[in-house]
Amino acid sequence: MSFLNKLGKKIAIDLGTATVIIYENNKGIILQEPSFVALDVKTNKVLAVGEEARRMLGRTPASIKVVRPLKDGVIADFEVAELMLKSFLQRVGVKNKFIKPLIMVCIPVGVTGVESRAVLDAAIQVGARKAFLIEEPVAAAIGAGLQIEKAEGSMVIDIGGGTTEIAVLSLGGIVVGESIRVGGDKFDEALVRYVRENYNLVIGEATAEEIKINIGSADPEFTAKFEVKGRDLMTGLPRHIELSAAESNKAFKELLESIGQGARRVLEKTPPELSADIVEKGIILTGGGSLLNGIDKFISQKTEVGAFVADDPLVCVAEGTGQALSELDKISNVLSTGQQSISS
Ligand SMILES: Nc1ncnc2c1ncn2[C@@H]1O[C@H](COP(=O)(O)OP(=O)(O)OP(=O)(O)O)[C@@H](O)[C@H]1O
Repeated sequence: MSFLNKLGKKIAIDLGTATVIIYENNKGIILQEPSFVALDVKTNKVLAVGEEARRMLGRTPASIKVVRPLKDGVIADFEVAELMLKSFLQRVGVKNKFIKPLIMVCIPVGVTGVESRAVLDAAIQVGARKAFLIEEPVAAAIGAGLQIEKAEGSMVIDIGGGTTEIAVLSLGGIVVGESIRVGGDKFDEALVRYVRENYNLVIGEATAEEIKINIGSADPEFTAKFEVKGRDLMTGLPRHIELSAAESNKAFKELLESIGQGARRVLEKTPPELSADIVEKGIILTGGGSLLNGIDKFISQKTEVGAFVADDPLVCVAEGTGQALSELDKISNVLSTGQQSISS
């Protein structure tokens, strides 16, 4: 068994609502693609996956639909999720005829038994010899370089596409943790609503994400503008407007508040010794949402604790999952809180 473990590939998958990242031991990140699939409506045949499918979003004829198999951090469409993963794994040549890989996938904190079972099943279906799960904040913290196995408190906030995971870790496990169903997708939806209500302009999801990435801000004082193109709600004709960063901040207000309140709730439940460590070390922010302008300052204001964005926050979870998988024997205690595994 351990001989096979040594020879077989070790694959870590950040099966994200917005992005799938595949990490292979000794190689690093071997795939990073949006979690989108384009299907033929009649036959359900896969026409495109990843970036190619995402580019079709909002631009398809009636015969094609673009779907996102994950919602709020968990698999919403099992069949399509499996097809997407198979296609990605095939692309990066993970399958070996003789020795199947070990696969570790990260999951949000507090997913149900049924949801985590679905992820494990998907990993086995796509060809894993053995599949493991790790909770997202644990992976994010490892990927951000935090020494979570020590007897000291670390706090991580991972802001993804579907969920925000907030956790305090010590001795390799989650001491207090929360997953809130607020992430980048909700920020995009808020922009779609804001532009429709204030400018009578209809914009698509992809445009909203472009606005967020370019001028979206958690800081009301940030000044930047962006030209937004859409369809006039009244005339039905194309029109453009200029949107400011301060307006994006207005649109995001409630969502930012719920992340801030979540962080406060977790801190309030944190044992005092660990709180003291966190005050000293600060809160580490990971996930694509931590790239939102001013989010570190916002979290600091809400919690009265310093907050810092990790290096390369988009890949922390995948890298941390990969590290956890490669040190499976050595750091089994790290996995004990969230670990589950099944074999094919
Ligand atoms: N510069 C940026 N500013 C703001 N948001 C960004 C930026 N870059 C990426 N994002 C957002 O980050 C989100 C994706 O982050 P990430 O890849 O960490 O999530 P995920 O792992 O797919 O989601 P989840 O963990 O919730 O399943 C998307 O909503 C994307 O729009």
